[in-house]
Amino acid sequence: QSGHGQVALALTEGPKTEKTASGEKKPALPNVVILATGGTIAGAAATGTQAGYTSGQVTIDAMLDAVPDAKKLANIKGEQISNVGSQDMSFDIMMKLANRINELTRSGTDGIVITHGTDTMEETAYFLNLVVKTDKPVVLVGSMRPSTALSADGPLNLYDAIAVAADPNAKNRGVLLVMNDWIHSAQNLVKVSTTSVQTFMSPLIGLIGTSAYGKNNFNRYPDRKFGQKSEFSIDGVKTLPRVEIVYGCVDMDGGMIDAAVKNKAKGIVIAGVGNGNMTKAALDAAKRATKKGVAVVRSSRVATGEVGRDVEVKDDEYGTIASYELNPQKSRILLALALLKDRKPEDLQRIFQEY
Ligand SMILES: NC(=O)CC[C@H](N)C(=O)O
Repeated sequence: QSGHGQVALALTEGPKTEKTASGEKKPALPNVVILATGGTIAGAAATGTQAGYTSGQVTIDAMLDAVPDAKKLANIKGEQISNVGSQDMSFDIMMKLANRINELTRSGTDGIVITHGTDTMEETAYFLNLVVKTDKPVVLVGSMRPSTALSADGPLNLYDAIAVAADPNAKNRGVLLVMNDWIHSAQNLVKVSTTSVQTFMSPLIGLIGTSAYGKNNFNRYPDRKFGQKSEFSIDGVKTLPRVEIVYGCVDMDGGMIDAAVKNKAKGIVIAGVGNGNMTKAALDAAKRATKKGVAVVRSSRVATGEVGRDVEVKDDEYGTIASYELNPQKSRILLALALLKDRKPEDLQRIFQEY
């Protein structure tokens, strides 16, 4: 086969087809793999109306039994990666997920769905966005009500997530999260409610699109680097560098920052007040940290808006890095991946402007 022939094939590639028993052609269903990790979507309680429940009780097969129509959207296979509440999600499980997604998307899988608890979905979504090397759809989904609740939200969320993972229009949009009709980008999503089914928002830039009973509408592509354009990789990586988050507040001293350095943190993210601000005492502690080669990123405890370089804090003087769009928990993920290599503050600042 000449290279030219392959280009022509790529340009004329239409939907895949398969022959039915009577010999006519019909579009072949996409192959979607569901990687289950636990969370409320797999949670169970003794009754339909009680607030208390246990995450990660239900297997992927039982979850799929609740959405029989999903079989019309895709050929679906399930794999259980873990079964934890996402408060117990770990870098180990995240790396296992990423490696498995890279393997599956290199072969015949057209899309991936990950069932996951919502508490730390921001972190897993953003991590995968940076280290998964595919343009195929990778979609996280969860629920706020356990599978046994009245009006459980898991089944429809799962149905919509499968519809997005099976949709070629979802390609090249980075890692996505589908819940409550909305399609979010890993870059922008934040969890905003401890209990409401409308817990995910994309306040800074807006939604990637919507999905209503599996009918998808896409509005935009992410504007930052991800996936195949990302410089980060976990090939051969066993552990990530220690990065701590220190929460900013009134009359803060530098004790927690000093403690993080003493505890061998390679990086510290400050959830600063306002535009990544902090007390003079905390800034002095930040300077002590950067002088020792510990990377210090200024993020914000405020829900929306960017943290810019040199706004009130003179970053050059303190050796600090501005997080721009990233909240503290996503900044920690980016910083941990960036610190897999030795980097100067200038390079880290570039990274926080590009990702
Ligand atoms: N709604 C949820 O998924 C949150 C519950 C649970 N703590 C989890 O993150 O797995």
